[in-house]
Amino acid sequence: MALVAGIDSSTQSCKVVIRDAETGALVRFGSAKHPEGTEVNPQAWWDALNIALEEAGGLADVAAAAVGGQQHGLVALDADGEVIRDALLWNDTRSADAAEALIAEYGGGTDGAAEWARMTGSVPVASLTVTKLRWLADAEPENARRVAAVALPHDWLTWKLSGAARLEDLTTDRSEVSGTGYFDTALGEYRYDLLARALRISEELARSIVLPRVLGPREQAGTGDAVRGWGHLVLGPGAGDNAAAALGLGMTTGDVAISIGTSGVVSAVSPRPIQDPSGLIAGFADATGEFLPLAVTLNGSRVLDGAARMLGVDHAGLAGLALAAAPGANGLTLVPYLEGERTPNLPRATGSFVGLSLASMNPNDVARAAVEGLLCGLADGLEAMTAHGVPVNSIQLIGGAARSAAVQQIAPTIFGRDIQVPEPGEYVADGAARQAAWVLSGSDAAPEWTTSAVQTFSAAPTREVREAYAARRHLFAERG
Ligand SMILES: Nc1ncnc2c1ncn2[C@@H]1O[C@H](COP(=O)(O)OP(=O)(O)O)[C@@H](O)[C@H]1O
Ligand SMILES: O=C(CO)[C@@H](O)[C@H](O)COP(=O)(O)O
Repeated sequence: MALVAGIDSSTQSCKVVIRDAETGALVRFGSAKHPEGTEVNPQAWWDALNIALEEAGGLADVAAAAVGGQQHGLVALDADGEVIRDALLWNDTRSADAAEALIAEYGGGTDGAAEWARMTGSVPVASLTVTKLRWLADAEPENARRVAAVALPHDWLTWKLSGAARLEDLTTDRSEVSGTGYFDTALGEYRYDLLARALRISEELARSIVLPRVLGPREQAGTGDAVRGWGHLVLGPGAGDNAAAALGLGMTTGDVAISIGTSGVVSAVSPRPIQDPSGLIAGFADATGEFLPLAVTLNGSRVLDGAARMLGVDHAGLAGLALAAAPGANGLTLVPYLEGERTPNLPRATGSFVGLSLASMNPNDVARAAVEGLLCGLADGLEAMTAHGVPVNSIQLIGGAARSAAVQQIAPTIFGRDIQVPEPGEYVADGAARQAAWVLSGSDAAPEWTTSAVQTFSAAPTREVREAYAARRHLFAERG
C-alpha cells in the first residue's frame, strides 16, 4: 500500500493527512498551531509543519506529498535564499493604499479596475501579493532592493521540503500564481511588467527576479530532501488552499464550496476564466487546469470566535444561543467587518451592530446576528458569482466554522438553497494528498477516492434577513 501526504499550511495552523494512495483512506493525521498575527516569519510555518509531520508519524514510509497553503502571502527571498522579512499574509491590510495606487496607475476607478481584471483576472486588493510588493518598495526600499526571488507560502514550503538551495528550483502551480496579481490567469503567463511596476523598477531588472516555475496539475516539483532522509519522496506541485479544497471535495462545474475558516470563501469550478471589473470575484485558476473564481471575505470563523468570546461561551454554546433566537435577531444586524474587509473592498472598515434595541440586547439575538451577518456577507459573494454566469448546482460547506450547528442550520435560510455539509475534515490537506497520489500514479486523471458522506440541510429562505443586511452593510465606522 503506497501512502501519500497532504499538507494544509493555513492561516491558523498546519495540518497533515497521510492517506492510502489508491483508496484515499485516512491512515494518520497531525497538526500544529501557527502564530497569531498578519505578519509571520515563514520559519514558524516550517517548524509547525515539522511538528505536524512528526505527529502524523513522519514521511519515512510515504511515497509522495503535496502542500496546499494560505494564498497570497509575500515570502521575499534574497540572493542566498534567505527570507528578507516576515511574510505579509493575505489578511494584512497595510497595502490597501498600494492597491489603490496600482489601480490609479492604470486609469483609476472603474477603468483601472477593469484593466487589472483584463490583465490578471483580478482587481488588486490589499490581499494580493502585487500590492504587498508595492508596499515593500515604498515602505522598506532597502528590503525591496534585496529581493532576488518572490515565493508564496506553499511554494516556499515545497522548496524547503525538497531541500533545494537554488532559487531557480522554486516551483508553484496555476492556482497559487493566479492570486499574485502579476500573472495573466487566462493566458497562463507571468506579467513581468506588473512585477516591475509593483517594485518601481525596470522590466529588465524585474526579469532578473526569480519567480517560481509554474507546474502543470500533475507535474513533479522535485523530490524530498535527501539529507533529511526524504530523498524517496515525490513532491507534487501543491496548490492554493481553495484549489486544494476543490480537489479534496472532487468539485466539478456546478459545484460550489463555501469555506468558513479564517477567511470566508465562496468558490466554484469554471471551465472559462472569469474577469470581474467590480472586483467582487477574483478570477483565479484551479488545480486541475480549469478556473476557480472566488469571493473571499476577511471575516470568516473569527466572527464567531469573537462573538463566543464576547458572550463568554464556547462554540457549542454560541450555536445554542443563535438557534434559540428567531430569524432576524429581533431586528439586530451584525455588519461583520471586524478586520476590515476585502469583499466588498473596505480595508479600513470596522464592524458594527445595527438595530440594537432593548428587545434584541440579549445573548440569543447577538449570537444569531453574528451567524447571520457572517453568512449574509458570503451570500453576497454567491450572488456575485451567479451574476457572472457561474453555474450553482450544489453548495458544500467546509472549514472550521462548518462544524457549528448554527451555521449548518441557518445557512440554508440565508443562501436560499439546500446546503450540504460533508463530514468534518481537512479538505485542503485531502486535496493536496489526492494531488500527490495523482502525481505518483502518472495517470491523466486524479485518482477516484471515495467521497465522504454529506448531510443536507434545508430550510425556508429568510429574504428579510438578507434585505435588512443589504440595507445596513454600509453602516460602519472606519478605523482611525
Ligand atoms: N464548532 C465550531 N464552531 C465555530 N467555529 C469553529 C468551530 N470549530 C472550529 N471553529 C473555528 O474554525 C477556525 C479554524 O478553521 P480552519 O478552517 O482550520 O481555519 P484556517 O484554515 O483559516 O486556519 C477557528 O477560527 C476556530 O475557532
Ligand atoms: O486569501 C485567500 C484566498 O484568496 C484565503 O483563502 C487564504 O488562502 C487563507 O485561507 P484560510 O487560512 O482562511 O482558509
